[in-house]
Order: sequence, then structure tokens, then C-alpha cells
Amino acid sequence: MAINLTPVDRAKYAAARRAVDLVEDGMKLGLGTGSTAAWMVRALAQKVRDEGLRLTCVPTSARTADLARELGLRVVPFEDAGWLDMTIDGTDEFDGNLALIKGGGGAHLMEKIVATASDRMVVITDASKEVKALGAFPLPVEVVPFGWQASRMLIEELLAAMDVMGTQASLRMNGSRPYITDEGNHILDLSLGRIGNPRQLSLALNQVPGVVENGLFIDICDAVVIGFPDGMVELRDITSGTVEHERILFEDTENIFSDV
Ligand SMILES: O=C(CO)[C@H](O)[C@H](O)COP(=O)(O)O
Repeated sequence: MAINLTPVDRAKYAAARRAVDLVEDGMKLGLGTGSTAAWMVRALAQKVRDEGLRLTCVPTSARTADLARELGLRVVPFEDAGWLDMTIDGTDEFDGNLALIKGGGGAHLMEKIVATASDRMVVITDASKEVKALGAFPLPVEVVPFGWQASRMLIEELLAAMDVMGTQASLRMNGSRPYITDEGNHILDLSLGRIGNPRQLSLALNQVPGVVENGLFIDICDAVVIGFPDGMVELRDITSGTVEHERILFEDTENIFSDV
């Protein structure tokens, strides 16, 4: 079968494949959300088929749960899983300390809960998402629908006193209606340009009444796998301080690509 993926998808798939190599029999795994995480779910399902692994999977969104079940992975409710061994997820941005902006796919609340309840969070990404300073990607903030306008005003007031370049908070839309998260909330996307102090901003945002969670992941991610279109991957582990390079071969991927 001819494999006809975009270069970005090849990069995402390569990263996903390398991350799945970290999965061992018996693990309890958090499954992220987004297009890169979907590659990981496909690669994981293939590994389970090939090696007969027994895994327990906790998805971070209804979308991921549907895909994982469809591909035969064992999905359980988070409350039944307990502490997880590892979460593998995508990101919208990451910096040199592996601080992240997530939530472009609207799932950062569940993603943050699941990742922080895991021994390790491994992020999978293509190289375009690495930044010197976080903030070019609009920062998602999940807010409860009740009084979201008041939360927005308070957030914009707060941003004026923070080390950021922009202060605009836009309600995320789904066509002509506000976007609704899996938890029934809205999302405000903050156009910040550059975030001088992500930790301070994250703490301050979560103090605003109505804010459920923001998309900054600070000191949560342990390792990043960066994929490239030619199959090269770089695995940077911040806990061990190691950097590894490897090439993923695409030849054995027909089963995965055939369901895309
Ligand atoms: O945070 C997320 C969803 O809430 C995603 O991980 C992030 O948006 C990256 O998505 P993609 O892999 O499609 O680029």
C-alpha cells in the first residue's frame, strides 16, 4: 500500500511510534488528545496486537476514548484506574524546560488531571512546536459558562499586570455557538504573544473565579519525543538529562495507515 502522509503527519507518527516503545506490559496509561495523540493510539493498538500486551488505558477526551475503543484498547474510567504509570500526549508549544501550552484541542483540563496523576508524562510532537518562550500559541483557559464574561474581564485585568505582550481573551467558538468542552465548559483563548513568567501566570489565572484550569503545564512533562518527516526522532528526558536519537522505519506501518 502506498503511504501518502503529509510531512507533518510523518513527523507526528515517528514521535508517536518512539513513545509507544516506552510502553511495557501491565502498564496503566493516560492517552492524550489531538492528532499526534491519535497517531500514538494507533501505534499503541498495533503494539498490543503484535505483542499481546495487557494495558489499562485512561483517555483524556471522548474523542480519544472512541478511537481507543474502536481499535480494541482496554479503556477504563479514570476512577477505576488509580495512579497511572505514564501519560503520552501531544502539545501546542514546549520550551527548553519542557513547560507546555496545551488545550488547542480543548482537552487540557482532563489532560492535566491525567498527566499529573501519572509517574511520567511523555510529550510527542513535531519540531515546529518548540519555542524559546511560550505564548505565540494562544493560551486556552477553561471557564464555567456561568458568568464567563465576568471571568473574561477579570482575566484581562489580571493580564495587564503580568509579564505578557497581549491581554486579549477571546471566547472559543464552534461555528456560531461557544465551544463546549467534554466537561461542559467554555474556553477563553488568551493572545499573549510572549509569557515572561509562565509559573506566575498559571497560578494567577487559576485564582480567577470561574476559571477551571489553564493550559500551562509547568513541571509536569518529563520527556519529549520530537519526530521528523524522515523518521528521525529525538528523545529528550529532562529527569535523566539524556538525549537520544533514532530512526523509525515506516515500512511496517500498513495496518496503521490503512485506517486513517
Ligand atoms: O492539547 C491538546 C488537546 O487539548 C493537544 O495535545 C494539542 O492541541 C496538540 O494537538 P495536535 O497533536 O493535533 O497538534
